[in-house]
Amino acid sequence: MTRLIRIAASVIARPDGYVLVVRKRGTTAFMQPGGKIDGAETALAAVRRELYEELQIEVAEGALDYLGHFSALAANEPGATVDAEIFTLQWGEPVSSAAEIEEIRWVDPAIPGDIELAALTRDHIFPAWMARRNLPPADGG
Ligand SMILES: Nc1nc2c([nH]c(=O)n2[C@H]2C[C@H](O)[C@@H](COP(=O)(O)OP(=O)(O)OP(=O)(O)O)O2)c(=O)[nH]1
Repeated sequence: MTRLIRIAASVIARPDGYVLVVRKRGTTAFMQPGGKIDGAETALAAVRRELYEELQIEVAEGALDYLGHFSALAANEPGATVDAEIFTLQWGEPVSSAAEIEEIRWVDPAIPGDIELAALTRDHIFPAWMARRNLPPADGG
């Protein structure tokens, strides 16, 4: 049976539209900052905790919007599937890596270029984010 890993992660978008991806120590694929949801923790609590641990950013609950629930083969655990709750955050401040993050990059999700992206990011999160971003405002104007 496939092992299921429950994670919460975030699309962090800069004012110019570039999105942050991270690469964890000892791994090759870039992905959304975030991580496993602990026991009784909510997905929102998990993503806020991980953003602090990985990037030292303190995010108010209300700053995170919900993007959706997506699933793909896990990038760093062979044979496992990630089941992800994804939030979005508009962020205009500098960001630096901490803890187990070896490298961070800002990429244009429409043309990420020659970078290895985790399947969840490449096939689900970036397409959903671009579709959301291109929607007209709810009030039509
Ligand atoms: N954070 C995150 N993990 C992802 C994404 N896509 C994807 O396949 N994964 C995979 C990578 C890992 O196999 C797994 C996350 O596990 P992790 O070990 O990085 O989580 P964690 O920070 O809670 O670390 P740990 O201390 O529990 O090991 O999910 C993504 O966009 N963000």
